[in-house]
Amino acid sequence: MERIEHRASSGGWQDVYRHRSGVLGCDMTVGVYLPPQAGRGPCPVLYWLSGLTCNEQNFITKAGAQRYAAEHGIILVAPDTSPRGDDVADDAAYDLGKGAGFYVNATREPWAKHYRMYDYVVDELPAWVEANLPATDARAVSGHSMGGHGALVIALRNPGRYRSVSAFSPIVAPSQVPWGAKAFDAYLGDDREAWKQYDAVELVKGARETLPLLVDQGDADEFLAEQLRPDLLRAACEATGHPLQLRMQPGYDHSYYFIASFIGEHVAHHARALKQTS
Ligand SMILES: N[C@@H](CCC(=O)N[C@@H](CS)C(=O)NCC(=O)O)C(=O)O
Repeated sequence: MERIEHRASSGGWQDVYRHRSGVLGCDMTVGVYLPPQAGRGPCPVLYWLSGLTCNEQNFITKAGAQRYAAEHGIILVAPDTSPRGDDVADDAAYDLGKGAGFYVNATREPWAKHYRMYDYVVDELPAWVEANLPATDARAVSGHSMGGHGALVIALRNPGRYRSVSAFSPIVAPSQVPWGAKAFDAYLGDDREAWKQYDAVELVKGARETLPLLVDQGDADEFLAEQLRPDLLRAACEATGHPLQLRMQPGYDHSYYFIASFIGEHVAHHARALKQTS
């Protein structure tokens, strides 16, 4: 592994690492914010999963989360959103291939060789973090849009692995919307049963994990009605009794201006869970 960026931020350090991913078969870049408390001992970790077109830079440069992580003593880990490299399959469209890994393990060619973001985020990345950073194994997960989908799916499928979960503008039902259907058809094939394991609305219906879901959604989001559909998550949670706090935020769009406006409340939400002694 190699530290490729190192900048003082809110009393701690905003770093970027490059490390080899055996799961993805490529080098990956990861944003790591170390709060000042990490200089004195291990800290819990909030994983952030970004959306379409993003790499590790979007969250660390636009969300302004560092000051809240410093306040609460939480490490922020923000990986790239897909495998990268000249030998990695890609598509000309922004919503497939590089920058659009959708946090699934692809089973169809040409994607299956490298596109295994589910395993990378659930297993390999935390193992790397906990072996190489001053981190405890207390984990929380959040994300935006495609990454909000990833956060919800990963928490719902892995009971006990995360203390808390939240999402901004998540794609809650990828099987039912154009972004998700396009990606799942390419990565997983046309067997819609296989899509359900990566669909938060489907997973809520059979969830063993009862972690409360915190979701913020701007009501002026340009992707709200066609791609995000928080109404489907609300209906599924109401039908099954799954705890959901869905906050429709008036006037906010899909951008990082929205995330920056509420990230402090999300970090505080995760800090409460991460600091509980288990
Ligand atoms: N119209 C956008 C669609 C992609 C988009 O809105 N991406 C969101 C996540 S779904 C994002 O975070 N973009 C990067 C940024 O705002 O920094 C584009 O083509 O870039």
